[in-house]
Amino acid sequence: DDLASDRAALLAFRAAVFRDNHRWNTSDPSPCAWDGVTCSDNRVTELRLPGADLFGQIPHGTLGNLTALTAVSLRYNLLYGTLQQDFAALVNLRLLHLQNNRFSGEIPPPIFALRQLVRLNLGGNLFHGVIPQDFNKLTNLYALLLDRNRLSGEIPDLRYPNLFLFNVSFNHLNGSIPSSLRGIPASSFIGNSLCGGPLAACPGDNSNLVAPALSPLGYTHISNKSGGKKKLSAGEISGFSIGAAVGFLILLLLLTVLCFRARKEGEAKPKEVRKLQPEAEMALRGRRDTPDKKTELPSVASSPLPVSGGANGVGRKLVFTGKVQRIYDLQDLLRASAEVLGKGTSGTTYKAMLEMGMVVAVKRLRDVSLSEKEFRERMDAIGAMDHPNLVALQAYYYSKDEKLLVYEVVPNGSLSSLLHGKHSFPSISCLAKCQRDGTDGSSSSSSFVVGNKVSGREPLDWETRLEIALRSARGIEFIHLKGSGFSHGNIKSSNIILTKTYDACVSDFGLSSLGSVPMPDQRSVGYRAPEVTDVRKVSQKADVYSFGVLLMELLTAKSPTQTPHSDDSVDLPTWVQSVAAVNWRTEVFDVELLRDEKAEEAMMQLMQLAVDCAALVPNHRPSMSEVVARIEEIP
Ligand SMILES: Nc1ncnc2c1ncn2[C@@H]1O[C@H](COP(=O)(O)OP(=O)(O)OP(=O)(O)O)[C@@H](O)[C@H]1O
Repeated sequence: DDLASDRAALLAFRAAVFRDNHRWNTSDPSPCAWDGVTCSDNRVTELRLPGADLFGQIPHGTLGNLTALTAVSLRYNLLYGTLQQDFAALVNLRLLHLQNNRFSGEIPPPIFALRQLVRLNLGGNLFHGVIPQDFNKLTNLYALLLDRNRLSGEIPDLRYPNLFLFNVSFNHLNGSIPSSLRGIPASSFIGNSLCGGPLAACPGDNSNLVAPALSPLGYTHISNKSGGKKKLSAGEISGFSIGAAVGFLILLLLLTVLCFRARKEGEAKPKEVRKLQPEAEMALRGRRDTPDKKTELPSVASSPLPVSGGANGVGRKLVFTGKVQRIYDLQDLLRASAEVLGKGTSGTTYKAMLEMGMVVAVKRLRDVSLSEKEFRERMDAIGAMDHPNLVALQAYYYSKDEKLLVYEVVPNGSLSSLLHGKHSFPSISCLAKCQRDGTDGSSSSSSFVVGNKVSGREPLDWETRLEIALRSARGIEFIHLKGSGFSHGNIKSSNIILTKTYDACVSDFGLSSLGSVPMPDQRSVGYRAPEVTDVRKVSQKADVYSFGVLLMELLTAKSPTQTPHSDDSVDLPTWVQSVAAVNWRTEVFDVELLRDEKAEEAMMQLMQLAVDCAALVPNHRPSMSEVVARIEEIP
């Protein structure tokens, strides 16, 4: 299908570049001929080759006809020369990252034809000449980075409604910073002979604004939105610390009991492999023999899953969504053997092995209060969401008594099990104890810290974590860009599922508002934005908060899950900020990350973003597009 061929084409293109450590220099044949991916191939939508050891000039005709490209990232290579005129044909391009190469000459005019651009990074090259007024043609820009070049002259009056990242530091610029850019931090202008705005006043000018203060974590980022972030005072921070310490002591007791109980449960629960057939058959026949007990996991015995009575499902079919071909049908699902992957807020998920050899994930929904029409509309909309970082809904089944969703299976488990081990849901309330006795607070024995070693879980280095953060953010951004009414509603680490190569895919979007009553789920609480009182009323800003918590989880390897039945446990954002005030490095980050000293600054940048996302006031949180951009800027 189209999607498969699109991705195959892109992969082939990438494989061609990497094959035999292929070097892109001018004497090579044009990459257009490689592996059958032709110059005019309009299926490739993204070309991302950061640090791919490419050098030389980009030959004319190499990229210009790949007109479906929306993103080109060639950062950290050794490309030189300029961008050829054919670049102007990439009219769909939204992201262009060429930083840290050896491009030279004046800012290439073809760039100003790329009117869809939202992020442009030309930093760390050898561009010279003035910053052209033509930049004002790129009205959609919200990130413009020209730092570390040889640009000279004055900064023109640049007016962008959405700009939040701007940097011209370390060039040869002079003169006064235009009023339109005066809210931007001084660090974005240093290394020039500039004055005004956040820098020292120009001679005879008294109208300077005060430069923004450093954020609690020591980093700044640009926001032209009104209302700055609230900074914690020293008193507030020490208050947090004392509160956290008292909280820890109380929670320590609870945790010991919980850890003990959870370990016992973990030992007692056997793996379940069974046929899907009984319950699905019953759904088809409309049997009504057992009361609804769907909130319990099915037992290992071969008794059918209890299905509430109701309408007859005979004749109803699987409805395939999006671009997915009808390659199996309900009968195939009925014959499949299934294994329980887990039980969540909206239902139980099974991995179903079809007889034809295909494996799918089947989610059996409970408590759907939407009408059939509403349900179908919702599923059709979810099925139409087509992005490499979203778990694709392949098909759904609707009858009065049974609602099934069939997803592609993402094979490498969830981020939650990767960070915390399969059955462990450690509470941050365990942290005080854990850091003392050398465990990470996991309620299972699957993950623990001894000295500086983490054992019992997959190693997860900094690069992989950053990549997971970026790809998850892109998946969520895609949902948000569908419109202001679109949000995920349940972002947490068990809903980030990984492929064998650790590509992150976001699952379960759009399911939080299917039921008539909000589902209490302790595992979602730690991610929920403070303003959310009804989980069915989701918002994009609440998603951003949850994503901030997820980033903190990724960096600390602490679960945001609060201790059940405890009202005074400390949430992860509060803990991070309070402990950060005392000792950042050693107390906050996962010990596994601390081994990578080179990445420390980058880790701090990601943590700063996490803190910004978890701002208490929704309007102070960045948009997901800003989040993606800021992660992409992290070296
Ligand atoms: N398509 C899939 N491929 C592989 N694993 C999946 C897939 N969908 C879900 N899972 C895994 O199955 C388990 C149960 O998922 P499920 O969505 O039912 O619950 P949850 O994510 O824990 O909670 P919630 O329902 O609130 O999202 C989770 O560990 C999840 O990572």
